[in-house]
Amino acid sequence: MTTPVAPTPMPPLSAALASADLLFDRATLEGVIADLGRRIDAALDGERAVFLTVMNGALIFAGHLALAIRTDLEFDYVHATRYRGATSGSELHWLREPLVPLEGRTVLLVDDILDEGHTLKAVRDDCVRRGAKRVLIVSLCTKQHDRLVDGIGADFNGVELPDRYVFGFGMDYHEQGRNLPGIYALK
Ligand SMILES: O=P(O)(O)OC[C@H]1O[C@H](OP(=O)(O)OP(=O)(O)O)[C@H](O)[C@@H]1O
Ligand code: HPA
Repeated sequence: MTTPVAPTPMPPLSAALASADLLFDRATLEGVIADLGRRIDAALDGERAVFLTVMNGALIFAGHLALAIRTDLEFDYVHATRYRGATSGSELHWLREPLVPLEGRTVLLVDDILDEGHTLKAVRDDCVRRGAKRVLIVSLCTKQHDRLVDGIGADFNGVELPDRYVFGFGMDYHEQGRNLPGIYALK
């Protein structure tokens, strides 16, 4: 019989929320995403792209974004994590690689946040290694600081963020708060 593992104690979400600022509410984000959808349709110009979501954080953004794009899409996902419930990143762990063949395809690489860029750079480079002819990076938000790794940027970005830890709309505070309908920033 396996010994049950005690759950890791989590700092309470309620305390974080009590001292956090709401940066973008749901209505604002829905408007931003509608605009992203229109711009992506224009870039695709009728081409059926692979819509590759980076789990878990991009789940909510990806659902909204897919409904804002009128061009038909082929869905797949990768699961790569670097923060693992913490508020600072470490090495990237691949939990699931893409299954759809990417050779010769346009890939819409969809993530919730471009922070230091390690995650999107690694996943983008992997798509290129698999033969993608074009990888368009779509991020709901990008953090403003000087720690971005070289050679990465969003082709389509929703909103700019201050250099503060954020959560909500898919992003977690110690694996909590992902389904909050807005983006909040810790003080
Ligand atoms: O630009 P970076 O500094 O690499 O950080 C951005 C990445 O970090 C978060 O993922 P995380 O590792 O927290 O996993 P999650 O998606 O399951 O929350 C987020 O969803 C991005 O994928
Ligand atoms: O500020 C952040 N919040 C949530 N997830 C993240 N992953 C990178 N940066 C962040």
